[in-house]
Amino acid sequence: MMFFYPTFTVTHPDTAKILLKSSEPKSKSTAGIHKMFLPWLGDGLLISNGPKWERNRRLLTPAFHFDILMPYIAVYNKVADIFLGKLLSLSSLGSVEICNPVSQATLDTMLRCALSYEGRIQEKGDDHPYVKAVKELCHRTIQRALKPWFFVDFLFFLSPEGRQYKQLCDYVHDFADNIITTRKAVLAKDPDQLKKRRLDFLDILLTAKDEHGKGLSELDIRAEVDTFLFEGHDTTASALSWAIYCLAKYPDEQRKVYDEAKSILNDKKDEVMRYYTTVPILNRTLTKDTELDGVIIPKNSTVDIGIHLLNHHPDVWTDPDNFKPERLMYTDEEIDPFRYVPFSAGPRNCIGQNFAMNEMKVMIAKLVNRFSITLDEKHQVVPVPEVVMRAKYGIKVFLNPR
Ligand code: HEM
Repeated sequence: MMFFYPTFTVTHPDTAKILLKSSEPKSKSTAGIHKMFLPWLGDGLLISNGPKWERNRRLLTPAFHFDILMPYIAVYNKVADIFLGKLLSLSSLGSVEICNPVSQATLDTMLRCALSYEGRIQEKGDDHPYVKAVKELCHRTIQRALKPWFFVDFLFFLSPEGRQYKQLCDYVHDFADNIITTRKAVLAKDPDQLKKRRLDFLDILLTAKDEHGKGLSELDIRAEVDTFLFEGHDTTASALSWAIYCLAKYPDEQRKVYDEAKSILNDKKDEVMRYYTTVPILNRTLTKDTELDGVIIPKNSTVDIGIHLLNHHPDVWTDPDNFKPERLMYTDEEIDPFRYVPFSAGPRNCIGQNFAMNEMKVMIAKLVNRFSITLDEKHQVVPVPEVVMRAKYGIKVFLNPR
């Protein structure tokens, strides 16, 4: 029981598959976690359901077409060069906390690629207020979900916690509005920028029209920008930070990555995202009584899909609690897409999967090429499964220029 609200959790991939393949909606009931994200992310692609989600998923899928993603490689490289330059100056001072600089780099990439916006986040000091606000908003959303008296919006927004939450939302919304206004002004001056074969993310949103010639509302556009700004940088930052941690912790694996980066990057799956599942838990609301594992779960129940647990399930993985990249890297066996699910699976899977994988490959390849990474044994690394997998006290490593 989640207080008065029954919630079920599934952890076996065969059971999770029933939900992931279905079009059961994201839960927006009183205790539903998605409802608590609404004041921040709005009804964007991550949270919306039904015809609105279908329309926007159809609209935005072309923004992740191969032709759009390829030129982004140049951006990933530029961002990675600035990132490495920063790490080089920090590395001379001792071990380096990497979660923060990684988040700044992935936000820079997201802004430049999808939003045609030069945020220069990495150049603007160490603690960018947007990165900080996103971390706070994630943490506060989870805290709210643990306090049933705050499920009601009215009571939550009267409390000091609710008021601070609102201030953070106002800040991130202003940040998004500023990006949208800047792009609109550029397009008004130079409409030829829209004469491309394929439009990217923000330009699709700004120019989309329905069958009656009506564009998306300002609020709908902002909800998508807020959603992609968050989903598009915080997730990748978590995955990359844990990848750097694992490189430092498992030097033999680092050597293999280094050798591979020196030759050619391949397209195999990533053990880090199984071991430290980036988005540890998803959920759905049942619109009908549904049989899961021989148990009838009643309609309107919330079912959590524990993808971190699923990625560690002993029915699927031998020795699941050991870090063994070879299980994914050096096998030609097809892995059932519902058994290895860091990007989820089924109709609501991650739209930015290829974007994120390309970005991470460039960052990791450049990083291991420039530095050998070792663990700061004195620093305690504690995984915390929040909205994304975080490290409670950050992650610290020594970066030794090669
Ligand atoms: C390592 C990086 C990433 C991971 C592990 C990840 C993981 C996921 C997962 C598990 C979901 C399913 C959420 C659910 O069912 O509630 C999801 C959805 C989504 N992701 Fe990602 N993601 C990553 C990067 C990105 C990037 C770079 C973008 C954008 C450029 C993005 C945009 C989205 C959006 C918009 C959705 C909602 C899709 C829908 O419901 O139609 N993600 N992601």
